[in-house]
Amino acid sequence: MISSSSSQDFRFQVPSLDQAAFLLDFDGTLVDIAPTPDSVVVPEGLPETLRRLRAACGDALAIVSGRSIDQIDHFLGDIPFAVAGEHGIAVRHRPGGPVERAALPQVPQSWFAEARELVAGWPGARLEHKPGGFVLHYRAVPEAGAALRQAAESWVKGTNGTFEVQTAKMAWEIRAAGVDKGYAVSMLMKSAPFTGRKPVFVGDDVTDEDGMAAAKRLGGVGLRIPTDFPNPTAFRAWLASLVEGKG
Ligand SMILES: O=P(O)(O)OC[C@H]1O[C@H](O[C@H]2O[C@H](CO)[C@@H](O)[C@H](O)[C@H]2O)[C@H](O)[C@@H](O)[C@@H]1O
Repeated sequence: MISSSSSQDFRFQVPSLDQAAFLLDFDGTLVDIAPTPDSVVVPEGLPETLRRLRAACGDALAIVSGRSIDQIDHFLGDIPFAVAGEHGIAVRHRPGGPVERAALPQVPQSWFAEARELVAGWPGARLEHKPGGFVLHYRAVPEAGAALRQAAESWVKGTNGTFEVQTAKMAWEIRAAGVDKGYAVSMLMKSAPFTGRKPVFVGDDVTDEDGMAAAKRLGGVGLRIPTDFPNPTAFRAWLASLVEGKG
């Protein structure tokens, strides 16, 4: 184990880079939260830090996001070795490899239509489509949060747990139940270059708690913003300090 940084006093230890696998959340962890999903900015320096990290840990770098894999590709290109999207529903284990989708039902089309109409009634609210579901965003109109949640709960209520409302940051996501970021961590850790390493999962949101728990179960570490790092800037600085002088 190595301690976290020479410049800051963190209260945790992580495995050394030759033993660690990094499984990192995207929004609110690697990048700062932005007003809308599209307006996120990948900070200068982050791509180089991640490339060095991937090289230093034998390619064992994955992004585990609630976003679709296409969106992670849009922001990070070929930087991560593996990507899990939609909170673990979709997993691509290696660069250029196939995307494996969990066999889960898609959200009924009628809900999309109702969601479009609902969001139109709250100027500033946004509807984000995903391959298997959708998200109701209310960051620009916080007073819409309760009404949007009520609608989301009413859709999933009669489905016997087949669908669920995922709590997110200023957003409610409607998606199939049964797969979470812990599942993604377990799947990724089963194959090279991750297998045999100790997972280090870092996230910032409710959905990341499953990833943290899975990493701990597998002998690794689960870290959270703001408990372990005050914010994404501090987390990025810590990552950069891990790979300083490498690559
Ligand atoms: O698992 P993550 O990589 O953290 O993704 C979680 C969700 O992130 C996005 O929404 C959140 O970030 C937006 C940009 O900062 C912000 O505007 C929004 O309020 C947040 O909820 C993304 O849009 C979702 O699809 C992800 O599930």
